Amino acid sequence: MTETIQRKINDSAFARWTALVLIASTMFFGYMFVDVLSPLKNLLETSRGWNSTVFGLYGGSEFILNVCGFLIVAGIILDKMGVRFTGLLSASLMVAGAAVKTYGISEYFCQGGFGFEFFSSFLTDIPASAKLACLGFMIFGCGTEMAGITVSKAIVKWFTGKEMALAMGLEMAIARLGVFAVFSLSPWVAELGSPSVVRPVAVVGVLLCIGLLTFLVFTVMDRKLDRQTGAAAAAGEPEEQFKVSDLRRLFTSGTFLTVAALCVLYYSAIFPFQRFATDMLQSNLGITAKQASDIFRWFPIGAMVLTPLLGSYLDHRGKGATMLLLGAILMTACHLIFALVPLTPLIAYSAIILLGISFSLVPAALWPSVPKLIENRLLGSAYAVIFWIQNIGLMAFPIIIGWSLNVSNPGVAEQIKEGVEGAAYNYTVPMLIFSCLGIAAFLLGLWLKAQDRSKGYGLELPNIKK
Ligand SMILES: NCCCC[C@H](NC(=O)[C@@H](N)CC(=O)O)C(=O)O
Repeated sequence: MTETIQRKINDSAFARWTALVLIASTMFFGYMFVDVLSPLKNLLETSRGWNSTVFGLYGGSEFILNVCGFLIVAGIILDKMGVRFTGLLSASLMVAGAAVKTYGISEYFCQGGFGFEFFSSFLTDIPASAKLACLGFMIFGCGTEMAGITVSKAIVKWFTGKEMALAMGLEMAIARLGVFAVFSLSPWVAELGSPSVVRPVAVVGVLLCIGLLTFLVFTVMDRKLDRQTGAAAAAGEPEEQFKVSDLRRLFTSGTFLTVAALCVLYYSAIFPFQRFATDMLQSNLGITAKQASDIFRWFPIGAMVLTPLLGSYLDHRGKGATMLLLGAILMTACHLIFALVPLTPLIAYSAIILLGISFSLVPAALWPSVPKLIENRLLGSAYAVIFWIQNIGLMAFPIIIGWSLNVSNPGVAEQIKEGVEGAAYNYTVPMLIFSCLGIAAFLLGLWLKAQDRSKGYGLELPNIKK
């Protein structure tokens, strides 16, 4: 019998890297929107009356619906419906959530526009603008997290046996560029004309629509790949279908749960920190939001440069578990510096660079390790469960940090609102909380490395077999 081996679209390097750029663009705009208000905490306090607790609540709101179960459903949808449907759904949710958030902080709404009365009628300590912005951010959060797992599964689909970790690293690098862009643009756009928090949110909201379009183009390429692999399956490679009951497998795998726990500890000290970092630098160094943002924006750039390089290292040389450990050590060192060392711009830049290196090591090693632990048909759900566990931390820690900042700085929020000169927060307690997360992540990393050595999961092995 003669066997014909059909060349698939992802066998073309040009096609698979084009596919990567298309899906990474969706994440690029998504990450821009996630942090569009992060450099504007001070302006939100003075123009919308949000204090640190409200700002923390807003930061955590992105993850509320996901933690309430949406992400698990998203994983099931992904494994049942595939990357095209799930990606388009998630990009549409991002756009819808962004529209609600923009309306929530708009002048029109805040001056008594449609719905203002209702949003002012409950939880009266929280401004109506914050409540509606949180609702929008919750919807957006469903979209962006669903897109995150979809993109991971899409990369595994297009790059298995090829440069998978490099591709994941590049996708994250493009997303980090989005964070750099928004930390550079947001304070600048806010200050064009009379200072406004609405302008940057509206601009990035429009960019999200471009992200939806790039994903649409990707679906055309992905359909072609499916047609080709469908032919391959018919030629003798049937795939076992995903069953919801398989989810039990994930929740009973010790090593998988250890990776998920490490993920929640590590990321809870990164993304929530990112929300407060501008204000922390502004308070510690006595500089403006724009200057603080200009320092902090180098954090995603460090991560952007190194993540693909480390991804490529992992593809060819391995050492994933060691990279996780190193990343946790560097992150702890950075947070301890911010907590305990009197800050100068030089020390701030050095600590930010350390954090950037750490934020390359862990993501570059963590996400490509999941396919080593879990088989492909469960992969969407596996990423969803990790994201779900991670989202619990991402939801809780901005709230904990905002609250701890308020409690450890009595009266400061009022002084800032009244415009008292020199009024600033002391960030020691929040930074110590972040450091403790780093120490716990390091201990789990040690445990994971020992498990890998005794059970042979291959976390230290390269992805590309020679
Ligand atoms: N497809 C990329 C894998 C995840 C990357 C990771 N993002 C997350 O963990 C998100 N759940 C966090 C978020 O959206 O806030 C990252 O390193 O960016």
